[in-house]
Amino acid sequence: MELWEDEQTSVEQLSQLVKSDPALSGRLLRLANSAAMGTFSKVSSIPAAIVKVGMKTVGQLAVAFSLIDQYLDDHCKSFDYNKFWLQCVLTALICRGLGQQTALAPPDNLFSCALMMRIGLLAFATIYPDEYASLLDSQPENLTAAECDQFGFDHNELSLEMLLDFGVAEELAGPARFHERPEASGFAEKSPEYKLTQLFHLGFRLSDSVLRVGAEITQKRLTTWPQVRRFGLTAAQIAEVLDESVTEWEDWSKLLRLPAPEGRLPSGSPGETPNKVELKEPPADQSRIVQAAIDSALNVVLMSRAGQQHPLNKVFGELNVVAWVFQDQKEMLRLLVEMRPHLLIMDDYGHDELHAKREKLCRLIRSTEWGRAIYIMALFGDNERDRIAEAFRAGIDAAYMRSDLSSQELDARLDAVRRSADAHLQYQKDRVELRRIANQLAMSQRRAEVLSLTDQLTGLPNRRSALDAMEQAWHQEAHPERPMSVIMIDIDHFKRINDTFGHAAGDKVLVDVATTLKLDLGQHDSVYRVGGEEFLFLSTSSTFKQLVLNAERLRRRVAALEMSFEAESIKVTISLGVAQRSEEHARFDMLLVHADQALYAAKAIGRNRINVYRNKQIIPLPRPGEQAS
Ligand SMILES: Nc1nc2c(ncn2[C@@H]2O[C@H](COP(=O)(O)OP(=O)(O)OP(=O)(O)O)[C@@H](O)[C@H]2O)c(=O)[nH]1
Repeated sequence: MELWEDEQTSVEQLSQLVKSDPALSGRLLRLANSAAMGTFSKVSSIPAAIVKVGMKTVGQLAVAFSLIDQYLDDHCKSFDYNKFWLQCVLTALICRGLGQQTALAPPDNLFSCALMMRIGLLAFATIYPDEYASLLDSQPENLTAAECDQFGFDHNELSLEMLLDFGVAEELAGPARFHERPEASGFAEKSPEYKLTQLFHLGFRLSDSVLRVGAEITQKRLTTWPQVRRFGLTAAQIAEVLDESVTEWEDWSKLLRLPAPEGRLPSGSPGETPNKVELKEPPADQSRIVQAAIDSALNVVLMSRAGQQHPLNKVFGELNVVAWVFQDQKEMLRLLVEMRPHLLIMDDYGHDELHAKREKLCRLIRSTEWGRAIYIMALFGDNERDRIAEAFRAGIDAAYMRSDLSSQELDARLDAVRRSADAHLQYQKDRVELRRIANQLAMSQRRAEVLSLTDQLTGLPNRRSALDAMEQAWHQEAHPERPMSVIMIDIDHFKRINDTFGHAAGDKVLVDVATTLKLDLGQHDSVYRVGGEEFLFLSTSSTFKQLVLNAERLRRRVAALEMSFEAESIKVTISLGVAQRSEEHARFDMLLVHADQALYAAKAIGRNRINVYRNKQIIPLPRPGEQAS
């Protein structure tokens, strides 16, 4: 707020402040990328977002949201909010540092994406405080699996949705989604996405180790980390990034007012004793004032040139009300945000030299969400009467002539302030509850959507999802040699499996086959369960040769599967029909029809085979070792 008010504040200073809050950063990016902001080009960095949105709006957004969020945290008893924020900031700083060393993406964009890439955790804790607390208390071995069971999706999926919603570019958000388990990403090794996933993963692992009590990250130790070896920088370079990031982190933690965690820094050279991370608390006097303000029943801030000597201060003492008296407007402003007093008394409101400043301050307070809750009284000297109307327009609630004030009257006025404060508190509570309910509804709806698009047995996306994906891919421009293609896959003689081993065994076979089909999926490939024992492999960027090789790989893998059910060993094979988009396909469903025709021809000639639809012909592919017909 202070930065915002200061006309000298630079975009850089403001972006430093905004970056300290993942939720605010997200909102700012969303605003910058919203339709209301016009242009089509997306912004992914905080400084660019500030320039686009304008410093004034950012200031309002910052103050309003940071305070609203105060109401929303702390609900989930088992969620460590401090650790969450600390880790978000440290990860973001490390990722930015790694970005500076590698030029994989603009460092500021890496910062904002990494800052928010775990925001799904916060969303779960905020929207399902009790359910999520029980889930965390049960200490599940696999948190993401437990989240999926309970909510239908996990925090990484949720973070991805939120990042995309905030307008973070998919090229960054996609890799960030796999920062916990890069091996699950399926990105081709050496691809830019793969490298970014490794960067986010390394940032996350490093911050995690720093935050873990007693974790010592020496440069020597870093050389043993597989993530470090894989990343392509030397351990010394990474130790340097980490060192700088942790130092900067101390400044960030001051902005966030977070308590210092127990942690350790990397040392500059092998064998050195690592430094201790020391995060400084806010100055003692400041935290004391804020705490006292929170504890007090009615918080009053009095701003006056007279300072402690102001006659009202004595009256407040008699009325047993704690009042904080400030002479300096800037100093008062700094604490106002944290104290959120019920009553602000601005003395000397009509004073010739002060009145423009008082008015500006009043408008500033009123433009924020929290500032609307403060009851503002303005005191005027007898010759300042003509400024009262303007003061009301700027947002004051009551005006008094200084000469009229008596302690009885002030006492009665304080009752009015109390009533107004109570009403506002109730309004805030209701509003927070409404937001929670609205968020819960949105999440339930999203969960229902996810469920309706997922096959419950195998966890694969279902037929509806396949059709959606095909339709979307159909309208995207593709590389002329890598058009969209499909492989229809059907388990051979599946009915026999059910009949011989029972339905449960059949289910297990379906799950095992699905798992096999999902293995090593390329970045542009996906697999769906589209019928009982039918699957669809969709590729949006394969050459014809790659497609056929993929089909053969799938056929071979399934045939080699060693499955067992209650001590019975089960073997299955699949038949496959391949079709690639060409000029003869006017609609995407025609591609499916052709793949289906090829599949059924493969069944007809003996199963465990691949047939290809090409140029209006169905061509059987020989199995390795067979002669082409
Ligand atoms: N266990 C189990 N069986 C299913 C499921 N969905 C469909 N099925 C069974 O899958 C079988 C499909 O049989 P068919 O369509 O006759 O085909 P098939 O036996 O695989 O023979 P071909 O396709 O000609 O090789 C039916 O018996 C269905 O009951 C399921 O979710 N679980």
